[in-house]
Amino acid sequence: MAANGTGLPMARKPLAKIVTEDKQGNGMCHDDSAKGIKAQTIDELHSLQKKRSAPTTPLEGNQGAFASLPDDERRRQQLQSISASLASLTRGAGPKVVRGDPAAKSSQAVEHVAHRHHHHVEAPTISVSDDSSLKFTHVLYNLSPAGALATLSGAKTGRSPRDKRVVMDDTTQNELWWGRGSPNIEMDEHTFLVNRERAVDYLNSLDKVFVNDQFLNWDPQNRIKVRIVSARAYHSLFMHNMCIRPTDEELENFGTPDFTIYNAGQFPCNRYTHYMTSSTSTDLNLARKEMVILGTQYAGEMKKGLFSVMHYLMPKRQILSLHSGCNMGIDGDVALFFGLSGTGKTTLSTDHNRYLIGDDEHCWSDYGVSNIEGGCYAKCIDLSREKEPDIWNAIKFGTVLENVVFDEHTREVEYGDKSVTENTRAAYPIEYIPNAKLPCIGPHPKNVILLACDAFGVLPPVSKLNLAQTMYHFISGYTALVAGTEDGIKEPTATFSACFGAAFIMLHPTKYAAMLAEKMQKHGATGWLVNTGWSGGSYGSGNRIKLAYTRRIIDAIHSGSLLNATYEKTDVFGLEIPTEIEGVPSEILRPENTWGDKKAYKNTLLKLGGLFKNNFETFTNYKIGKDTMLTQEILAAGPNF
Ligand SMILES: Nc1ncnc2c1ncn2[C@@H]1O[C@H](COP(=O)(O)OP(=O)(O)OP(=O)(O)O)[C@@H](O)[C@H]1O
Ligand SMILES: O=C([O-])CC(=O)C(=O)O
Ligand SMILES: [Ca+2]
Ligand SMILES: [Mn+2]
Repeated sequence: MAANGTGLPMARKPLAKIVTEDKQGNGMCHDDSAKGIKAQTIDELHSLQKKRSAPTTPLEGNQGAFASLPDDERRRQQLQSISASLASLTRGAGPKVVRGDPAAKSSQAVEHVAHRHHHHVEAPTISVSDDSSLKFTHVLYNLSPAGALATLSGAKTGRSPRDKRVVMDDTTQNELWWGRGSPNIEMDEHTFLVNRERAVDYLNSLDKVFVNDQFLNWDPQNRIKVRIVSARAYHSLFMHNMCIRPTDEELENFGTPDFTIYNAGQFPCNRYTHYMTSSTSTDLNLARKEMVILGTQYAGEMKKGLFSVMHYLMPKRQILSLHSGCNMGIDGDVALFFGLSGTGKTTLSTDHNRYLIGDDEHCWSDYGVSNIEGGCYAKCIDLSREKEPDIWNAIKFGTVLENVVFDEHTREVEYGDKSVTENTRAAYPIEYIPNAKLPCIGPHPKNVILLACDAFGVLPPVSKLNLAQTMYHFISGYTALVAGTEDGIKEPTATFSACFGAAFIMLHPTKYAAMLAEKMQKHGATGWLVNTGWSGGSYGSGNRIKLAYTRRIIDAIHSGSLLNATYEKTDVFGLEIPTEIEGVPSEILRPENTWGDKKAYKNTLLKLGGLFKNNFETFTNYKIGKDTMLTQEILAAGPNF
């Protein structure tokens, strides 16, 4: 393998050159779940997903056999560990767990284990005091995929940030960001245990549960072991794809997980429980290293729950956690893509001419960047083979398709169909992208690209930022999408989400911003602001900037050619915009040129500038890093009028 000057092995597959051509939150957190689904019953929901047609191919069962697992003492210990995870905290004994599917009689064999707290159990000789200890819980452990799966997440088709709770204890009270604007809504330890017990009891009442033991973070020194206990094959396959998959040897030596998720998604929380404001609750307990999910089956909760945990653990080790995509050129130049949901992290980091390090969650340490995940989670509304060939081709055996509509006989997916939700998704292992960089690590970033989907249509398609501007826009975390496009034209609404991921950060935004500033400065990275949203007018009169043009802009950033372009400064935001980019019509580079109504342009620009100013007011009293100068510069780097 070539060393290519990065000290890292190159991706295994050569790069083939090709010609390429809402959700709206309130306040700081974006909420994909705000809109309800259009079904009253589960059957109705299923009928939404399947388009009726005449059968052209015979229906075949796609329930492939589960991989059979090897036998021995290690497995007994694994079962014991799983029983320990599933143990009720009030009954002292864990459930009797047995490996395999209860439906497959042969696997019902004798291998079962019960767990008692702090004791080694030789045989299940617990005195029976309740009915739950009379039954076995069948465990389906680290199964391999049995096919492509198109599934429904039920009533929730996005995350539920208002139902997120974090245990406040003596430690987290001081360490975490609480209060206005923060995504961390408090709960106490006792209430957490009430919800944990509810989830564990539910899971133990089932015939079978799925257990995934996997890793987070490709940086071997900072790898985290996670266990996910879930009730649906969908959730297990999703996490199989999204977390890093252990090798057989790694699984043998897995031991105790560093963090455990209890996903009892189909079972609601109890609204009479303190702190509960709906039937959905996602609860983080950093001291116990556990997360509980009740009342939502949206799989993104698991992914983003673990991301929150990384946003707590990594900064403690001076490692910056990032809601960003990341890719690397053949010369080892790394780019980060920050942006809120739907702004293009996955689309633009998945680039046929570059190596994909990851599409959504990364760490930046003293040694470079590493992906946290082992898979990608792409939006697939209106997905097309021409515009996004790599994502299109990644949807195959093993991929989970969430909430898409398909033809019930041909099983062809209709990517344009929004019947279930606009937030349709595909989750696939990263190696399904031909140019995935394995292992998913790279050197220090050269370019930091901030993506905004500006539905007001006033931000330039690209601007070069100085460090203070980069920090200003990183802390602002702006995007504007248009929710509910069906019932006619709607006003765009601005969303500001600090660090382009306020829903997942655990510490105050300025902590992450200071780390980013320090790293960018130290490693000489250049910041860019790229508008992947509207041009020629706001949503309703203008159009979304063509993906092909955005790709040319990104190409010019990667190649370094944009660094040497001629620039002019814009009014209000004071952004440096290039006058020319190869492959992009020059007139679109200055938004003002593209608007027919110049007065409307100016008014809209001032309106957006005002929204930025208002949003930033909460940060004006904070110092960013040790450098008082930088704080002053950041405050001055916003819109000026
Ligand atoms: N000019 C453009 N640039 C980028 N994406 C565009 C553009 N025009 C349309 N799109 C579409 O916008 C969507 C961008 O979604 P993408 O999956 O990349 O979001 P994301 O930033 O990864 O969000 P999330 O964090 O929710 O995964 C895609 O469906 C893409 O096809
Ligand atoms: O987490 C999700 O549901 C999807 C996602 O990547 C985001 O919103 O940033
Ligand atoms: Ca994404
Ligand atoms: Mn994301």
